[in-house]
Order: sequence, then structure tokens, then C-alpha cells
Amino acid sequence: MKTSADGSARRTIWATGDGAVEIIDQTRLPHEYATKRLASVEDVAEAIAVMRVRGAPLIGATAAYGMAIAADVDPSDAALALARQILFATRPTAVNLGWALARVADVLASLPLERRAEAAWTEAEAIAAEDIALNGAIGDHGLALIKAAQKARPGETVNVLTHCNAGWLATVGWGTATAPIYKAHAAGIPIHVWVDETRPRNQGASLTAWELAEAGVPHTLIADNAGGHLMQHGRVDLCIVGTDRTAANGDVCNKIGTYLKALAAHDNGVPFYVALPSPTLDLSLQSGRDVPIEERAGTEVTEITGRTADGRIESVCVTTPSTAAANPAFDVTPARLVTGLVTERGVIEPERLREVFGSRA
Ligand SMILES: CSC[C@H]1O[C@H](OP(=O)(O)O)[C@H](O)[C@@H]1O
Repeated sequence: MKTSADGSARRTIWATGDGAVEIIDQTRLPHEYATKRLASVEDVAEAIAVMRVRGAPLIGATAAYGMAIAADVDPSDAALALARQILFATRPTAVNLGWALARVADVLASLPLERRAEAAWTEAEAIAAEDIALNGAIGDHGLALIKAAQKARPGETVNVLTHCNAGWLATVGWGTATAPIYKAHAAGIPIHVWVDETRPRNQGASLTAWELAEAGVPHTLIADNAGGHLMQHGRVDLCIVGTDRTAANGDVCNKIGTYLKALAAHDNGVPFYVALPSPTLDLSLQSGRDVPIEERAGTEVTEITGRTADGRIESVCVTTPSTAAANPAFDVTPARLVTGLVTERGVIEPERLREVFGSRA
């Protein structure tokens, strides 16, 4: 599957027209491109929980479609409340999940039963379309940052480091952190991406590397622990990462390891940017202290999955059978370590979030 010429990708989720949606099953990438039909709330909940779809914006959009699928079956208040509860319980950290569910539920609550299913599909489609537009705008504002880095070193390649996958696979289209990268590549700017492998689920190695290879963007996979060394040796011009929930003061919750990257960037004077679409902003949280951090299964740390030489996909244990593992899936980067938030309304300092988005209009 190829991305389009300008780097914006085809969508990661689409309505089938017969009461279901189809997704790219990201647990099969990069070894296999497979799609999967989700025809029930349970299908949608499973896809989010086991990360067939992941990434804050895509989790939100998928959950919104889940409400539409539920409304098709039974549009009653009780049935929709149950569907919302099932979907909300899938993953705790990405604020987009609760935001999308509340948005669809609010629209349906004021409608007669017979109009709810169609309205739910319309709202889910709107959330998906808005996501693509927001990410495109983030791409435009982030492009200016890459151009500024290029201007500082004329004629040289701009080296961007990113963590996890905040690419089009994490959204409905474009991606957040990768949108500026795709736009720079399409504009002919010489760019190279250091791709953190992002243990333990390896979203960087499995998803970001796959995306960039598909788009023809030069990139190099690195161990998570290599980023600080590269920054110490002047090989990173800027970092751009995604977020799953950003608090009102600009504290950024993102994939585990982001905080360590931000510390290294701060220590080496490397600009550290966070791509933040407004649905991922949680103005109800004054700081990142109270962001719910998902704890995932220890087997994601003790085992690694890959393709054997003869093409089989297998998981192998990388430690002793008796060794326990802890697996916090996210961490919080304090706003003081964030150079700027790349939003659809521009690149803003963390302390201006309330001023710019307070009304959220
Ligand atoms: C554009 S949001 C991407 C964000 O989501 C990822 O987490 P997960 O793969 O567990 O859903 C990671 O934190 C990315 O930065």
C-alpha cells in the first residue's frame, strides 16, 4: 500500500456502508498489510484494547464509529450507555477516547430514537474528517520549524528524531508528529528521521519505519537509548513527538520514554516539539500529575515478536521464565522541557495553552 504523493496517507479507518467499519490491523505490520472488519461494539473494543488500532486520534475516531455501530443495533439510552462504558474501558490514557464518546453521546441524547443511528455515523465521519484537517494544519505549522532548521544549516539535511508512532497510522490521516515530516519531504527539503524503536511494543520499528519507507522518507532505526548520544554529537536538529493527553499547563503525556528523550534534548539544547491536535488537550487537568497511565501486560516486555527467516511471525522470550516485568505504557514530560506545542492554530508555548484554547471554539 502506498501513501499519496504528498505523504498524506490513505485513511486508517473507513465505514463500509453496511453498518461496519474496516481498519488496518496494525498488530500485523510491518510484516503484513491486513485490514479487518469491525461489525460490533465488541469488535471495536477488542481492536482498541489489543492495539489493532492505536494512537490517540485514531482511538477516538474508532470509538466514535463504535457508537454508530451500537446505535444501528439498539439506539436506546441504556444500550448506548453500555456501549460507551465498554468502549471507554478499553484504554485509559488517550483523552481522545472519552472526548469522542462524549461528543457522539451528546449529539444522540437530544434526538428521537429513529434518528440516532444516522446521526452517530455522521458525527463519527465528522470526527474522522476533522482529524485529517487538524493534522494537515499541524503539518503546515510544523513545516515552518523544519524550514527554520534547514535555514540554520543551509544545504544540509535536517535530522528529526521521533518517538513511537505519531504517524498517519496513529490518526485517521497525515499523523501528527509526522505531518511536518511528510510535508517537508513533499516540498523537497532534505530530511532524515531518527526512528526510536520504542520498546516494548516497538511502534517505531514496526509502524513509523514502515510508514516512512512507504513514503520514501529517509530514516534510520535506533535503539531508544541511542537518542541522547546522537543529540550530544549534534546529529539531531529537532525532536517532534506526539501526545496522548496534554494538560492545561502543557505537561505532555506520551509513550513511555518520551520524558527521557526530552531530558536529553533539554541537556543538549535540541528543540523538543510536541504535535498536539486540540482533541488531545485535556483542559480539565491542571497538570500532568493526574493523567491515568496505562499499565500493560508484562509479556509485552518479556517477549518480542518478529518474523523468522522463513517468514513465520513468532514471539520469543527475552528474559528468564521467573522474571517479573513492569510495563507502564506512558510517561509525562513536564512543560518546562517542551520547546513548543505544534497545534492546528500554530506553534505555541505551553504556558499559552489556556489563552489559545481556553474557549476551545
Ligand atoms: C498521535 S497520538 C500517537 C501516540 O499514541 C501512541 O501510543 P499507543 O501506540 O500506545 O496508542 C504514542 O504515545 C504516540 O505518540
